Amino acid sequence: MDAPLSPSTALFDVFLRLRPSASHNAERFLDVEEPASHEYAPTHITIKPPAHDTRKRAVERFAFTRVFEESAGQRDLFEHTGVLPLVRGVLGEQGREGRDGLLATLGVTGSGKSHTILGSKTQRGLTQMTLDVLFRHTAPHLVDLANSHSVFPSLCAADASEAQLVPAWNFREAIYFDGTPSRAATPGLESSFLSSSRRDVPRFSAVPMTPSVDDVEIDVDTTAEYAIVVSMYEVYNDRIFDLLTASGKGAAKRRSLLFKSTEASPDRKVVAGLRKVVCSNLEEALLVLQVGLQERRVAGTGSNAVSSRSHGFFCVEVKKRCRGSVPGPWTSSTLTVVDLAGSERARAAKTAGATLAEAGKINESLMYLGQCMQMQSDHANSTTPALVPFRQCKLTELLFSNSFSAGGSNAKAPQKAIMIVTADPLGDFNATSQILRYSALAREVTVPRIPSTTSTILAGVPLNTQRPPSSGSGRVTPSSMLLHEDLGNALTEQARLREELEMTQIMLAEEIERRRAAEASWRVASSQLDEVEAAVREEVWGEMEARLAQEQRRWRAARDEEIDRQEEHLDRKLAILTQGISVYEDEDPSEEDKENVNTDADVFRTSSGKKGDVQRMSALEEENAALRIRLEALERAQVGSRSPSKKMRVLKTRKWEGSGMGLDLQS
Ligand SMILES: Nc1ncnc2c1ncn2[C@@H]1O[C@H](COP(=O)(O)OP(=O)(O)OP(=O)(O)O)[C@@H](O)[C@H]1O
Repeated sequence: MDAPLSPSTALFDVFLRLRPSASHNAERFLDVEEPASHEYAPTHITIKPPAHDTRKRAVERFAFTRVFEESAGQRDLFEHTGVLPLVRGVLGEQGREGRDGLLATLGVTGSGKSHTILGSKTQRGLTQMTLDVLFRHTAPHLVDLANSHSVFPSLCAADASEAQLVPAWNFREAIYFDGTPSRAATPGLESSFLSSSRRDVPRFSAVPMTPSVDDVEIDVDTTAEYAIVVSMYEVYNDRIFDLLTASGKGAAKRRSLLFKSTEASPDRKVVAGLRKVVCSNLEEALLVLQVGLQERRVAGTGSNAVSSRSHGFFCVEVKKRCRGSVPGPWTSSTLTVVDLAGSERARAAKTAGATLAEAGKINESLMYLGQCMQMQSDHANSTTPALVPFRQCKLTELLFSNSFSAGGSNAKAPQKAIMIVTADPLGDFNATSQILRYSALAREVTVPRIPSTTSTILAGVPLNTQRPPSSGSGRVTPSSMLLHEDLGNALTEQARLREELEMTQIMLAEEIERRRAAEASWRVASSQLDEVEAAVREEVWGEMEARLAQEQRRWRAARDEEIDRQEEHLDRKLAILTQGISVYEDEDPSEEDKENVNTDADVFRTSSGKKGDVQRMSALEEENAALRIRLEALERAQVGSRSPSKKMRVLKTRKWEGSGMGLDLQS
C-alpha cells in the first residue's frame, strides 16, 4: 500500500475513477493532470468540449481527493479510497462503540458504478472485498447463533428499527430448498419467499474471488463479541422498498417503508420494518447480496424500470457487545454501500423511453445530492455549522440524516463517507461534465464566471462566431481578443443555462403534476371533512337533546315528589283535624248520656271538659288558620302549572274546602 490518505475534515472524500472506454473512435474530452511534486497521485482533471460540440464551452478544471486512471484495478480502489478506515470505524476501538460509514458510487449510466462497487462476473467489487475482510477478522469473535438460545432473541430485542431478523440458515433454506427448512422456521419467512427469483441466485462457487484481500489486516476489538446483520433496500421514485422481502412478478404490490425515528431510536432515523439477515460468514452475506440484487432486477422489470433507475442500498450492520458472564448491551454501527442510479440527460432519458417523471426524479435527487455535498464540503473548514438541505428528497435524507452528531454525552460519532465518481473520458461529454460539477470539490473549479456574460448574450452578440473578430488592418487587437474570450464564456454560460433550463422544465412539470394531485386530494379531503363535521354536529345535537329531555324528566319527578310530600303532610294534618272534630261534634248523644248529664260528677266533668274543649278549639282554629295560609300559598304556586296532575290536585284541595271537612270551623 502506498501513502496514507491525508486527513480530511470534510464529511465526504470524493474520488474520481475513469473507466477504460469501449469506444475507440470517440474523442477524449477529459485529461488527468500530473500530480504536484508533494502529491502521491493525481487529484485534478480538466475537461474540454469535443471539437464537434457547437456550443463551445470553456475548459473546466476539477479537484478530487484522488483520481484513479483507467489502469487502476479493483484492489487499487479498495486500498486507496479509505474503505479500510471505514471498516475499522464500524468495528470500533477497544471498549468503544463504532461509527457509521458510507460508501457510494455516482456517475453517468454505464460509467462503471456497479463494476466498482459490486464487481462483475470475473472480478469482485469493493463490497465483496470489504465483507471478506470483515468476516475474516471478526470470525473468532462472532456470536454462535446455532448453539446459543439467548443470542438471537437478544439481537431481536436490541434492534431499534422494528426489523424482522432472520438467521441466515432460514434465509438460505427458503431460497434453495423450496421453502422447506430442516430447522425450525423463522416466523414470517414464508415458503413462497422470493419464489420468482431463487432459481436465478448463483451458488457461492460461481461467485468470483479475485482480487484477493487475504493479506489485508485490520484490528478488531478482542474484548467484544460481534454479530453481523445484513439488509438491502432501494429508493425508487423517492420511496423506499425492501429488497429482501418478496415482490416477484406475481406478488402483491410492494409496500414502501418509512425512514423515521422509532421508540427505540428517538435521536436517529432508521428505515423501519426491513427484513434483516444475521450472517455468520462471508458465504451467507454474499448470498444475501445476490438475492437482493436479483430482487432489484425483478422488481425493476415489474415496475417497468431497469436497475439503474433506482438507488440501491446494501447495509452491513455490525452489532457489538462486551464479552463476559453477563454480556453488555448491544451497540450497532452500519456500513452502508450505495449504488446510485445513473444520471442521464433529460433528452437522452426521453429517447431511451424512460418516463419523464422517472428520469426527473433521478436527476432531481442527484442534483440535491450534489447541492448537499457541495454545501457540506464548502463548510468543512469553517467554524459555522453547515446547513445542509438534506430533507429535499429521500436519497439525501438517507445519506445525510445521521451524518451529523446529535450532540450530548452519549452521542454517536458522525458517520464518515466515501463517494467514488465514475466517468468515461470518451463518453457523453454533457452528462459527464454535469456530474463532475455536482460532485467535485467545487472550489477547485478554475474557470470563473464572467459577470458580463448574460448581458453579452442579451446584447445580441452573434453566438456562433468562432473566429476572433479582427480590426480593419486584419491584425487581432487586444480588445478583439477580449471580446473573443467573452464570447467563449458566453457560449459556456449559454450551454450551462440551457442545461439548467432543461432540468427546471422537468422539475416544473413534476411540480405541476404534484400540485394537481395535491389539489385533488385536498378537495376530496375537504368534502370528507364537511361530511364528518355534519355527522359530528348531528350526533352532538342528538346527544344534547336526549340529555335535556332526561334532565327535564328528572326535574319534574323531583318537583312532583316534593308536592306529594307536601300534600301528604297536609293530608295527615287534615286527618288529625277531622278526627278531633268528629269527637266533639257528636250530634246524637245516647239517652244514657243525657240521663247522666245532671249528676254531680258529670257536672264537674262536663264543665271542666268544656273548658278544655274551648282551649283545644281555639288552638285548632289557630292551626287551621296557619294551614289555610299555607294551603293558599301552595295553591298560588300551582296556578302556573298546566299539567293535568296539578289541576287534579287543585280540584282535590277545593273539594276538601267545598266539602266543609272542618276547614272552616267558624261556619
Ligand atoms: N473499470 C472498468 N474496467 C473494466 N470494465 C468496466 C469498468 N467499468 C465498467 N466496466 C464495464 O462496463 C459495463 C457497464 O458498467 P456498469 O454496469 O458498472 O455501469 P453503471 O454505471 O453501473 O451503469 P448503470 O447506471 O446503468 O447501472 C460493465 O460491463 C462493466 O463490466
